[in-house]
Amino acid sequence: MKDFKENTITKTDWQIVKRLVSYAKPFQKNFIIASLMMILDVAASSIGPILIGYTIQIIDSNQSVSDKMFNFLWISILFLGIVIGVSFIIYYQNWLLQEAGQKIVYGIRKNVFNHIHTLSNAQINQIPVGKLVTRVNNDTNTLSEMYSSVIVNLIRNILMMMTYLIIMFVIDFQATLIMCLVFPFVFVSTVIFRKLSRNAYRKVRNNVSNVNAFLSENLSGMRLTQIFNQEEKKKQAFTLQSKKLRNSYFNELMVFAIYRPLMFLFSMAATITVLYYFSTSIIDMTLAGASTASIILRVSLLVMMYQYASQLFEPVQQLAEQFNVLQSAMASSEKIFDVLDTKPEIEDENDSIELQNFKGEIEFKNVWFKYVEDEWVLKDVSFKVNPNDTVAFVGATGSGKTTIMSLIVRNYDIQQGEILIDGIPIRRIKRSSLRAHIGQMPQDVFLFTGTIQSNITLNDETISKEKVIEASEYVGANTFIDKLDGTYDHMVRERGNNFSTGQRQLLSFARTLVYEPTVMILDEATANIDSETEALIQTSLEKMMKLSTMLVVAHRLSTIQHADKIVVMQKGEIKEAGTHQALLKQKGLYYHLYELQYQKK
Ligand SMILES: Nc1ncnc2c1ncn2[C@@H]1O[C@H](COP(=O)(O)OP(=O)(O)OP(=O)(O)O)[C@@H](O)[C@H]1O
Repeated sequence: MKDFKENTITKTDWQIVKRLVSYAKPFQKNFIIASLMMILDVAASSIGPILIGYTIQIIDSNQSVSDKMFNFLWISILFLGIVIGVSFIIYYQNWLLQEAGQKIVYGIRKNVFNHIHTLSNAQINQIPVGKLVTRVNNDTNTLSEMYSSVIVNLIRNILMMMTYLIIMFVIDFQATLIMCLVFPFVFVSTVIFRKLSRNAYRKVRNNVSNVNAFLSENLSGMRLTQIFNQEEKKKQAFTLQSKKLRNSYFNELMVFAIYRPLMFLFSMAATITVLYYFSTSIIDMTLAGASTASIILRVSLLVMMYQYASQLFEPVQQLAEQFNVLQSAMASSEKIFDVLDTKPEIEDENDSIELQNFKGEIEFKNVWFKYVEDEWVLKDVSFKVNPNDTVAFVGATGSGKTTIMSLIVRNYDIQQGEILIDGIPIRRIKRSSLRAHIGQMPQDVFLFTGTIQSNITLNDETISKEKVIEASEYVGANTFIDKLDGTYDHMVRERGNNFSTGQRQLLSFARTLVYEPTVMILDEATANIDSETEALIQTSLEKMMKLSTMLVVAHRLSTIQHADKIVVMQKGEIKEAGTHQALLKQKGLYYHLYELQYQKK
C-alpha cells in the first residue's frame, strides 16, 4: 500500500457528494441564512443598471428642475443604500460561510488525524509521512474553500446569470437573442477549459504531495545526507521535484491565462453586439423622426443593456473557475475518504476485556510470524516470562528480537500459535489496556518539541512534577537535567536533537516509570554511548529490573548478566535459553557472542 486508495473501494461522485453534505448538516442554519442573503444580494445587485437607466429617463422628463433634483437625490440615496446593504450582506454571508467551512474542515481534519492513529504500524509504515501531512492539511484546506466560497457562489452566479438574462429579454428580446449567439462558443471553450484545468489541478496536487513527501523524508534524514556528503545529489533531486511543481503551476496558470482573455473577448463581442443593435435602432428612430422622449428612453435601455451584457460574463467566468475548485475538492475528498475508509488491520474484538490485576506474566506458545508473504521472521517461538522476572533477548541483528517486543503490545497480529498475557489470549485484551500496563522503551527514543517535563509526562496533566522528579532521580536522569537552564522546563528541540543518545535513553526510562507499568520492555540502543552515561544506564536498569517484569533486547551483554533468563535468538528461532552462567557453561551461541564482546573490550 503506497497510498490509502489501494485499501478502499472506489467511490462514485454521488457518494462523495452525499458524504460532504452530511458533514455540512450540523451547519445547515448557516447555509440557509447565507442562501437567503444571496437572493437579496442578487436582487439588489440587479437593480443598479435599472436605476441608471431610470436616471437618464428623468433627465428628459417633463418634471420641474426641483422635482428632477429631488428624484436624483432619492435615486442616489437608494443607490447608496443598496451598495451599503449589499456590502453588509456580502460581509455577513462570508462570515457565516467561513464559520461553517472552517468548523466542518476542523472536524474532518481531526477525524483524519485520529483515524491515522488507529491504523497499525504495518499500514502506516507503507505511506510516506509527507503524504499523510498532505492528506491532513492540504486536502482538508481545499474542502474549506469549497464549503466557504464555492457552493454558495456557484448558486449565486447561476442565479445572477439567469436574472440578468431575464431582465435583458424583457428589455429587448431580439437584441438578447442575437447576443446569445455567443453562448455556444462560451460553452465549448468552458468545457475545454474545465478539462484542461482539471488535469492541471491534478498535476499540481500530485506534485505538492510529492514535494511534501520528499521534504519530510529528506529534512529528517539531513544529518545522514551530510555525513555521506550527499548534499549535491539531494539538492539536484529537490530541484527536480521543485521544477516539476513549478511547471505544473505554470501549466495551470497558462490554462487560466488563455481562458480569462477568451471570456473577455466573448463578453466584449456580446456587449458590442448589443451596442451595435441599439445604436442602429436609435439612428433609425432619429431618421424616422421619432420624439426625443422615445429616443431618450431607447438610450436609457441601451445603457441598461450595456451594463447587463458587460456584467453577464463575470458570473460565467467565475462559474467555470468555481467548477474547478469543486472538482479539485472532489478529488481531495476522495483522498480524505480513502483515509477514513481504510479499516485498521488490528482492532479490538467486540467482547475484548481490560487487564485487571495484571501480574505481568507473558507466554509465547509456538508463535509463527511474518511481515511479508513467505518470509517467516519468527519460527515456532515459545517462552514464558514469570511475573517480576527479567528476561533478556540476545542474538544477531535481524534475528527477530524487536519483533517479539512489538508482538507483546500487539502492534502486529501473529499468523500461528498463541500469545498469552496473564493466561489470556492477547487478541481478547483491549489494546489500550495492554499499552497502559506495558511500558515500552524503544531503540530510537523519540522526543517531542516541548519541555523536559512534557516529554516525560507526554502532556498527561495527572502526573505531578514531584513524580517526574522522583522518576528522573530514580533512573539518574537528574544528573544532566539539573545542569540544564530551567531544568525540567528546559526546551527540547524537534526530535530532541539537542540531547545525546544516552540522555534520550534515560529520559525514556523516566517517561516509562511515571506511568508505573507492570511490564517494561527495553529495546537497548545500539548506538555507542559514552562510558559515564553507560554506567548510569546500567545502574538505573538494574534498579528498574527490581520494580516489575522486564524484557530487554540487549546488545551489550554486560547489561543482562543478572537476568533471570536469557533467550538466544538466531534467524527467528530460539536456539538457547537459560541464565548467564548456565549459558556460558553450554559453550554454545551465547558463549561465542560473549567471547566476541569480551575480546573486543
Ligand atoms: N516492518 C517490517 N516490515 C518488514 N520486515 C520487517 C519489519 N521489521 C522488521 N522486519 C524484518 O524482520 C526481521 C527481524 O527484525 P527485528 O527488527 O525483529 O530484528 P532484531 O533482532 O531486533 O534486530 P536488531 O538487533 O538489529 O534490532 C528482519 O529481517 C527485518 O528485516
